[in-house]
Amino acid sequence: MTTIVFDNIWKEYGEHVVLERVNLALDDHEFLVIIGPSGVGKTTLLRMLLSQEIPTRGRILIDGEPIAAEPTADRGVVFQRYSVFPHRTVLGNVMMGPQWAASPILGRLFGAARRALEERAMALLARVGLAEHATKYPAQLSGGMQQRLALAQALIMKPKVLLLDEPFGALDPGTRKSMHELVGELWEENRMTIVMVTHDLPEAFLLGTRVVAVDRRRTDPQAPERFGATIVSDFEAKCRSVRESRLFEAERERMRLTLVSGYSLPQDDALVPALVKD
Ligand SMILES: Nc1ncnc2c1ncn2[C@@H]1O[C@H](COP(=O)(O)OP(=O)(O)OP(=O)(O)O)[C@@H](O)[C@H]1O
Repeated sequence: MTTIVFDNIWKEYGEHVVLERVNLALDDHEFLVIIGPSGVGKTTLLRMLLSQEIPTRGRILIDGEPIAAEPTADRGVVFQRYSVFPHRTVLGNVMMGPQWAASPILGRLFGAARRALEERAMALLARVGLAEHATKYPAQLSGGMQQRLALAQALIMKPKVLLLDEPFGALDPGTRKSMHELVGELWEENRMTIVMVTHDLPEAFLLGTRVVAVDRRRTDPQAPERFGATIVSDFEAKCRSVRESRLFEAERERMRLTLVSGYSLPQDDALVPALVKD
């Protein structure tokens, strides 16, 4: 279970008010998407959720408790620019986080512990479609494959909250579509909460269970840095209707396949998320 609360959050850098009065309560297993103009403070919101920035005012609560002061393994992140380590193999990249967590001085595990971790990392690489590239180095991978690796790297730490900062921004449309499917499926399978920043509106409504727009409500032409941005629209109901219509489409497809194949397909269970993504 993971709930997140932004309770009257402000973020200022000196005289520059970036965010003001941000209030938001997220339910467990939400997929929140943050949209808004460039420079408005979207990444700053993510960085506060990672404890890389501290709010100037207000509180962030995770599961009712004040957020940890330092970044912790239960909050993973994937950035637009690949955050993988170039001098490590694909498998080495995925194993690195758990190795440092278990062995902070050497950053290495040995024997059975290492084999168990390797098995888990290989299973995850298979899940993101990179098993046969395990011994390659990141430079030998395409952009989409590097983002799959970055996802595996984050997921091996079993985060309760996964933060995605424009993770598909640098990908071509075909690769982006397959990443949407993968992220949607991983979100369902891992029951985590995802908070994603994007500039792509269709992507926001395709993936989000909730989409919030961040912008300035007021501006002072004489002092543009005087007022900060806040949540100006919350499209929770719209997301629900989009998802419900996709579920309706999935159900219609299920009926069609049943008629065509002559077999009865399972009801609204594991099959539906796969169909919903189409
Ligand atoms: N460490 C910092 N010191 C001073 N100002 C900062 C710092 N970090 C961010 N800012 C300012 O905060 C504002 C919001 O930046 P942020 O990166 O959160 O915007 P964004 O909405 O994510 O932008 P984009 O969509 O272009 O990525 C910007 O004006 C930026 O210059």
